Amino acid sequence: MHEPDFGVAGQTAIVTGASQGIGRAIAETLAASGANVAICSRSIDRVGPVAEEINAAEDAGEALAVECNVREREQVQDLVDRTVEVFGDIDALVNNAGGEFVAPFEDISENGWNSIVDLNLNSTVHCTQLAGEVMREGDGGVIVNLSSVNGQHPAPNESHYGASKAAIIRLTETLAVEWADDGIRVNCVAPGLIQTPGVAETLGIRSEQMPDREETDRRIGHSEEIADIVQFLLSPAASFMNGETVTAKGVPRPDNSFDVDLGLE
Ligand SMILES: CCCCCCCCCCC/C=C/C(=O)SCCNC(=O)CCNC(=O)[C@H](O)C(C)(C)COP(=O)(O)OP(=O)(O)OC[C@H]1O[C@@H](n2cnc3c(N)ncnc32)[C@H](O)[C@@H]1OP(=O)(O)O
Ligand SMILES: NC(=O)C1=CN([C@@H]2O[C@H](COP(=O)(O)OP(=O)(O)OC[C@H]3O[C@@H](n4cnc5c(N)ncnc54)[C@H](OP(=O)(O)O)[C@@H]3O)[C@@H](O)[C@H]2O)C=CC1
Repeated sequence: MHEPDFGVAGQTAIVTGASQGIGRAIAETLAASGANVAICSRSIDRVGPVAEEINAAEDAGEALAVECNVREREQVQDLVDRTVEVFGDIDALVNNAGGEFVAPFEDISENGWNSIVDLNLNSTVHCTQLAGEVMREGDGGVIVNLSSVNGQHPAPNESHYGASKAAIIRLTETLAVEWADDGIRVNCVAPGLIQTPGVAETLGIRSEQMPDREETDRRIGHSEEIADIVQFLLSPAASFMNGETVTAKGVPRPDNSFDVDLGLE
């Protein structure tokens, strides 16, 4: 009888942007399943406690916290070097760090546009090239990129974000082809609206407005629901998936409304 293998135990995974939100849930999920995780954010004061919590858990993998702004290539190189130094190799990379501000296209300055493309797309390039080098020189690996439904469909006031997230999908597809012979799979997740501190800050959605996980069918998603998909994509169960984008957006209404007041204008 065939038993599916959804496990990641023993893998070493880099997860960027893991001090909160989806990245934190991914790191905690992978570690709880026995993976060692190298996690980063721009502040060791914010990502350090996440590593401490993981390291305090029994039967979990180990965590290494690194202060790293993924927009800075030299800092990404340091993250990669420290991961190899501590854990010996890199099996998986989750390009999660990302963000946006909401503004009409005509109001986005050159610097504003570049900051979002830098944060979402160029950071993914830095991490993928530098961690990918280790994977290609070794036994290969698995990469999961965080796109967004806004990279698949247009949304007003998100031109910079949508363009950067659409580019991540095409980068995923291209690398899946280019690096297939190096034993590297590259896939993507495109979440719909997920309850995170970043969304609260950007869209003004307060956590107390959110329904519980199973309260409604037209709800906002939870970070753990994205983390579960990432673990699947990293696991042997997804061994025949390469260059794909998995969309996770629940059951949206035609007008994109939810069973919660988003408190937006
Ligand atoms: C509503 C219902 C919809 C339902 C459909 C669901 C679809 C799913 C939608 C999912 C959307 C979620 C997306 C996410 O990514 S969630 C994670 C969000 N987290 C964050 O975005 C973090 C919060 N944001 C930030 O930390 C920063 O804004 C950011 C990192 C994005 C930029 O930081 P940076 O340090 O680079 O920025 P600066 O402050 O130095 O500014 C750089 C230039 O950008 C200009 N700027 C900044 N904010 C704005 C703004 N609000 N409007 C216009 N321009 C802005 C800033 O002025 C600088 O440019 P100049 O130098 O020219 O002034
Ligand atoms: N939440 C949502 O509805 C959706 C989110 N996504 C994508 O999922 C990913 C995670 O989103 P979410 O959890 O909501 O975001 P949050 O804003 O809640 O968290 C972002 C994380 O990234 C870190 N981070 C931000 N900038 C950098 C940087 N330059 N270098 C390193 N780390 C950084 C932050 O840590 P610190 O501040 O400590 O540096 C934080 O840990 C993003 O790519 C986002 O675009 C996609 C679709 C929907």
